[in-house]
Amino acid sequence: MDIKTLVLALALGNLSLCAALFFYQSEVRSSGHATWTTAKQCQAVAWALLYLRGTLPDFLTIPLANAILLTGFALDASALWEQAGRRVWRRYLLPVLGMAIGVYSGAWLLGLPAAERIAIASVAAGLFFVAGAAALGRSWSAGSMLRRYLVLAMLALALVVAARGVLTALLQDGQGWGWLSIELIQGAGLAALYLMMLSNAFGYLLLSREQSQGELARLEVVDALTDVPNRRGFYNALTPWIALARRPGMPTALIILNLDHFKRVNDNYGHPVGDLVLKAMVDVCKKQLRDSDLMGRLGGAEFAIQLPRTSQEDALMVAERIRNAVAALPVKAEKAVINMTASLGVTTIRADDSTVSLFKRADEALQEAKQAGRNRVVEASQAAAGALEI
Ligand SMILES: Nc1nc2c(ncn2[C@@H]2O[C@H](COP(=O)(O)OP(=O)(O)OP(=O)(O)O)[C@@H](O)[C@H]2O)c(=O)[nH]1
Repeated sequence: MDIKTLVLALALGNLSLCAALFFYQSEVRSSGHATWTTAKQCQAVAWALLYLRGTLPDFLTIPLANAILLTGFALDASALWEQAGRRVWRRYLLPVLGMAIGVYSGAWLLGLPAAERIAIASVAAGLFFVAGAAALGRSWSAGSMLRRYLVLAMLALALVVAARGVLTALLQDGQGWGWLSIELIQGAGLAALYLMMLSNAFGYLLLSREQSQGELARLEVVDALTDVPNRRGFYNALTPWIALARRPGMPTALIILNLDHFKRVNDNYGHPVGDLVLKAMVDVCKKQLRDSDLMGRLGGAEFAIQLPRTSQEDALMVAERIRNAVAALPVKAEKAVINMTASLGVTTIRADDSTVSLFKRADEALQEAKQAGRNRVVEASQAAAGALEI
């Protein structure tokens, strides 16, 4: 395949990726999607300009085309870093891009030979590819075989691209070294760029898939609104403490908290303000807890808190502290300041408890608090403990 055809294949390949991305309709866009789309658009335009070399003025098909191409490569790497959760990478990448474009354009303005300009552009491109591969290679040990293969392939291709530039500059006289002809070097470099286009697309899509799978797995156990464990997550975390309760030692306490008249907040101020109150309540409660304690959302305005190695007396103190903190801290919404109170039921895990019996007891204490007028803490009946222990 001649070089012109390879350049056309690169232009068309990137164009078809742009078209696919244009028609890609998804509610959930992974982070980096916008950057990646822009990267593909830059590359499609740049390769098209490079293909038109000789037809359009040189300043369009040489400095401008290369500047756009390098921008596309830098954005490719940025997108992979954004997806890997490292937005900060752009701070380093963009200055490198600015420098590469500056040096390349300077070389063109000064009339340096094409071979030297190719060296500058190829080395810069190689650096951006290595940066992208590094993002893909994060958490290498936990990564899939496909992911590892892509990292290695991208690194190898980056090396070929950079080597193409260096060798072109070294062999400026147009003579190759034995079988290593200039044509072979150029062809290999462009073929590597073509394979890089494919590897990058696979790499990005693979990261997207892993990210959405991770998010789905997280949402199975975490409440999306308040970012604390949901009912399932909280039960999972509580199970070992229920098993440990059969052994002698300090008990684990459980507090169930329900905001009072929360429905009125939704009715009077709307659901978004209700959401704001729920989030604020979680923050208020967390501030009263130790690092080893765990708060979870059971549903609606009902939360549970586990306090490992805590007696019922101490748990009552913590619950009272939380009740006071909730009552003392009004939530500031856009058009209102909302005063909330909470009712709390407190118990400790007993040797023969199951999740059902434990929550039933805590819930009965909570209902007692509600019936007694709300904004109070009630401990589960100790008599029941005696009865169960016999
Ligand atoms: N804003 C918001 N409201 C929710 C959410 N989940 C449930 N709710 C509402 O929370 C309210 C729960 O009210 P309840 O706990 O049953 O009753 P209450 O008004 O708090 O009254 P008492 O508990 O008896 O003091 C209902 O109106 C639900 O629609 C949510 O994620 N966001």
